[in-house]
Formats: sequence, structure tokens, C-alpha cells
Amino acid sequence: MGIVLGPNRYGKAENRVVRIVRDTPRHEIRDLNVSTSLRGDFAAAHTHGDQAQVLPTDTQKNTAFAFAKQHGVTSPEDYALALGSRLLEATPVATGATIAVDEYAWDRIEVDGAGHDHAFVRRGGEARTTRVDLGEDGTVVVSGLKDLVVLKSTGSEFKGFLRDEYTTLPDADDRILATALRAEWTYRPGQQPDWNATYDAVRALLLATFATTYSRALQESLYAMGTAVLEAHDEIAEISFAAPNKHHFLVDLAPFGLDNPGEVFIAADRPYGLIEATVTREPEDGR
Ligand SMILES: O=c1[nH]c(=O)c2[nH]c(=O)[nH]c2[nH]1
Repeated sequence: MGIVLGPNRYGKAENRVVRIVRDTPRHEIRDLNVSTSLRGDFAAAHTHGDQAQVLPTDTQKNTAFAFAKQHGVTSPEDYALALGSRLLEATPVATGATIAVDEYAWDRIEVDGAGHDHAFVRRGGEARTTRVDLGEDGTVVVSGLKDLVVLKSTGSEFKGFLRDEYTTLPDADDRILATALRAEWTYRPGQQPDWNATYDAVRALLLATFATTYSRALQESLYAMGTAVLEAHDEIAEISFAAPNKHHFLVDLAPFGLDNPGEVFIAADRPYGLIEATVTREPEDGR
């Protein structure tokens, strides 16, 4: 039985690219974590140690930084599309490139009621994400966010579930619902919307829908959030979620002679329920 090389790709992961725009005294900052990956006929490098067609990962790293200067970063999507095209041009045997970008948001530090020109404070642990694939079947842009930590202190229940001899969970009529949301939405082919405005709108819609939907399960909240995004954004084909159910357990204060009507909880970090769902469009939508 012969042995052959299977799928392979290579690139430079997690280039931490920070771009400052300083054309005026009021600076702008874009803080990115950029990973590049090329695929194609790189068999010779694996089987014969022949690097002739291999654009070094070091060059990919350099291009990521050079493009932050030359092309600029108006949005992670625009930057990733430009970087991916360049790497494909520079690497004749490459048939596809994937560029993944996480962006960390910085807010201006407020001084005397105004945002400072060049001093910033990191906004939480949340990141904006994009993954751009330039390949054999065209270009796909998947944008999203991760580690968006949200909590509802009421308006959430979980009851009526399947029970067996191992089930101990009681019905909950009123519980805390919390998650660190990961969402990824895929743009329809050929769409080039205002990436930043669309990101802001989708994020706001996810948050508002989470807040205002009475939740009978995290699954129902995710479905409502996805439906809201697809109804409002024709340019988006589908949206996927991964949501850890960050359990908050009511603490038994009875030993101390205290009642606890949903006031004191222990926040458990693990294990957590992991709820994943994709909300998509029916094929007969015709596009
Ligand atoms: O929103 C929830 N969905 C579940 O599937 C589940 N399972 C569980 O134990 N608690 C919860 N909560």
C-alpha cells in the first residue's frame, strides 16, 4: 500500500499587527491578530525538501505588517481581502489563501468629559473576527465576534426537559442566563457591504435580541438572535453560534437561616453546557 501526502497548508499564525493612523493629532488605532494560510501544490516541499515554490511564512508575516502600512486597515475584512490577494499573487502554485483576523477594540480614555487624542483603554476581552477565504470556488467572507460575555438576571427558564434515572436537575422558572458568545456570519457571495457598519449593526441586534427575548432555553435565544440578523441583513447568508452556558447556581443559604429568592449565586466555570447552532436560509430563497 502506497503512502501519499494528504491535504496540507501552511502560513504564519497570530501576527500581532497594531496600526496607528497619526496623520492628525487625533490618532486612530487598529489592533489585530492576523493568521495567514496558503494551500495548493506544495508537495515537493514535503516529499523532496524542495522550497522553490514555498513563500516563507516569514515573508507572509512581513507582508501582513507591510500591508498594514501600504494598504491600511479600514476594516479587518478589507485588510484580509487585500492581504490574501497579495499572497496568492506572490505564490504561483497556491490555489487558495485563508486570512483570519481578530480585532481587539480600544476606546479613547475620557479626560474632562472628552475622549483623549492618543490614550486608549482596551474594551473587555471581546474580539471582532473575520475569516476570508480566497479559493478555487471564489471568495468567502465570514465575520463575527467571540467572547462577548452577556447575562440576563431574569427572563430565562429551563423546564419540561427529558428525564431519566440520572436526571437530578430541577425545573427552573427563573434563572440567570449567561454566555460568552461566539457568532460567525457568512456573507452572500459577492457582497461588499460597509464592513464596519454591518458589524456594529449585527452586534447591536444580537445584544438587543438576547436582552428582549424571553428564553425557554439558550437554544431558543440563539435561534431568535440568528433569525433577527437574517431578517435584517439580506447580505448575510447564515449565522452560526457557539455559546457556553455559564451556569449560575443558587446558593443554599438555609443553613444560615437566610432565604435566597434568586439573589446569591455561585458562578461555576466548568463544566458548562455548550450550545451550538446555525441559522440559515431555505434553499428556495432563490439566491
Ligand atoms: O438552556 C439550556 N439548554 C440546555 O440544553 C440545558 N441543559 C441543561 O442542563 N441546562 C440547560 N439550559
